[in-house]
Amino acid sequence: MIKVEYKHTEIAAKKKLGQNFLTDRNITRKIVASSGATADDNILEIGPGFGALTREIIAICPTFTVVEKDPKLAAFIRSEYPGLKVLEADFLDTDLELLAGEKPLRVLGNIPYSITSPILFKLLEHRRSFISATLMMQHEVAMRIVARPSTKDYGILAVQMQAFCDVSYLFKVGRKVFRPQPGVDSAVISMKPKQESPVEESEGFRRFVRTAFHQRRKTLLNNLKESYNLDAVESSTLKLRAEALTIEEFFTLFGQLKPLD
Ligand SMILES: C[S@@+](CC[C@H](N)C(=O)[O-])C[C@H]1O[C@@H](n2cnc3c(N)ncnc32)[C@H](O)[C@@H]1O
Repeated sequence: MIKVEYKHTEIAAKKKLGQNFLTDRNITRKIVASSGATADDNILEIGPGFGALTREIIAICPTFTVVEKDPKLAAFIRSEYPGLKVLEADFLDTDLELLAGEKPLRVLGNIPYSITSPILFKLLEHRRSFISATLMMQHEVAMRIVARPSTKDYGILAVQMQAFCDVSYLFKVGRKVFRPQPGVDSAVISMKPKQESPVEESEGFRRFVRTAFHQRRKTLLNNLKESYNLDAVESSTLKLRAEALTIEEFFTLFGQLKPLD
């Protein structure tokens, strides 16, 4: 295990907590600047670690909330930045509605690789609780989030994210600026929940998208026929593969089919 020491604290970096710490201040500044954070925001930082992003956010907004699962790092942030509200907790268990209160959150984070998808799906589920999320993650996952139809990266993640949020790829961050150095590059993305979506029942939509992509090489007909009544769907649509459909076409199709009991 690689030991990482900063100021008065030393930890053995834990892979399962995605502990790769940013060491380049130009990058941390760039991430915070691209988040659009202001002094009036209700900010939540996921996984502050040794505070690489935290100290740049503080320069803009003196008080906000951080959620850190590692007790040693939560204690470090508490002692370094006494003005912050430090939750020693798992982000996946935090109550975003409660944290948002009257003011939707602005979320920032260099998030742990191992739980990127659960974090994204939690944010999607609670999309009324935040106005934007600026997140650094594995480059490959960022590419899958912003992928366009009929490309190899376009799949469940792209459709789910783009159905409910405006997403954009902001910039790439090479692996060399982390300690310990990960085996892959990273990228920063922005996600902003859409004000309105044609689908409010997001769990049903999620199930439908998963089913449509179940076997990528199969047609929509073959993937969907066991689970949905497809009588109202045009046969030309059913001959396509899920990867060919735009987000709007997914919405239309979802509106036409009915789940079988
Ligand atoms: C990639 S590091 C980023 C640290 C720091 N923000 C930086 O940029 O150097 C991820 C951080 O998230 C924390 N973490 C991991 N899993 C977490 C979880 N489920 N909830 C909250 N924090 C978590 C880790 O302990 C670590 O501090």
